Amino acid sequence: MAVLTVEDVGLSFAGVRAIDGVSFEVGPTELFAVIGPNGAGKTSIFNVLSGVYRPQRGKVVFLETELLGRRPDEIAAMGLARTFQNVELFHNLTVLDNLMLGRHCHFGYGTLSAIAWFGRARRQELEARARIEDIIDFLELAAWRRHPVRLLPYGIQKRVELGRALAMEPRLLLLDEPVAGMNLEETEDMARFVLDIRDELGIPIVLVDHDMGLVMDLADRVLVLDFGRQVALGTPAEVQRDPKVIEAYLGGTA
Ligand SMILES: Nc1ncnc2c1ncn2[C@@H]1O[C@H](COP(=O)(O)OP(=O)(O)OP(=O)(O)O)[C@@H](O)[C@H]1O
Repeated sequence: MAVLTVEDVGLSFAGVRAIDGVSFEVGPTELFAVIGPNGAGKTSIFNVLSGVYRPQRGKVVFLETELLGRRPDEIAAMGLARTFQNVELFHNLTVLDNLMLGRHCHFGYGTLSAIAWFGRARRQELEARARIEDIIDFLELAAWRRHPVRLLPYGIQKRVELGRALAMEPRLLLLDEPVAGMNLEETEDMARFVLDIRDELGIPIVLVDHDMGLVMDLADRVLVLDFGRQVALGTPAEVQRDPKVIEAYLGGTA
């Protein structure tokens, strides 16, 4: 059964159609990619899924619950975590502290209890620490754990951002251009972690990227958009063979 179902979503801004009748499903262990040229509507789709934009038309069901109309924090608490095109971290805080902040949506204690470091707050804090240590090991961040994020190389900052999304214990992960601006080595590292998240942690992923090579290597299925419309949907091999995709996006290089 699908984790996410997007049905005939339509979103316009003052007459500009950002998304025009897009429908797709993401399976429970699927790595699903959305590609398309600038302005195709990729970021708009992510903003709809995470509750930032409210489309005028359509339906989005996440784990059997309708998402449209819910606030971004409610959607995050339901288990839908995202990373951003630009690194969005607390740059003066350490790696450890940034990851701990990713868990705050799981904390169910009040301020007084937290101040007193008592009972439930203490137990949850200890559990959170153990979970964060697992993520630090998984993403090979141990060497940087006490470093302020601003001092880290860009590729490591992106990895910390991924770690913060994992700290939310997501049921679905949205990755917005996870390798944008990375060098080859950083890209290869990130690709390996993305695959490990699907294969070892069993978390389904929706990924948006311009890097056609990366998407074709990693994704189970690919949705191709242009001007907000769905041009093709299928496995990387099917999409690469699709004459509409070749003509419109790959410039005949497929
Ligand atoms: N907040 C907004 N207000 C007005 N127009 C918007 C807004 N967000 C997106 N758009 C428009 O919707 C269309 C799709 O934009 P979107 O950013 O989703 O595309 P994209 O595929 O993510 O592009 P890029 O690869 O450049 O990030 C564009 O025409 C864009 O100008």
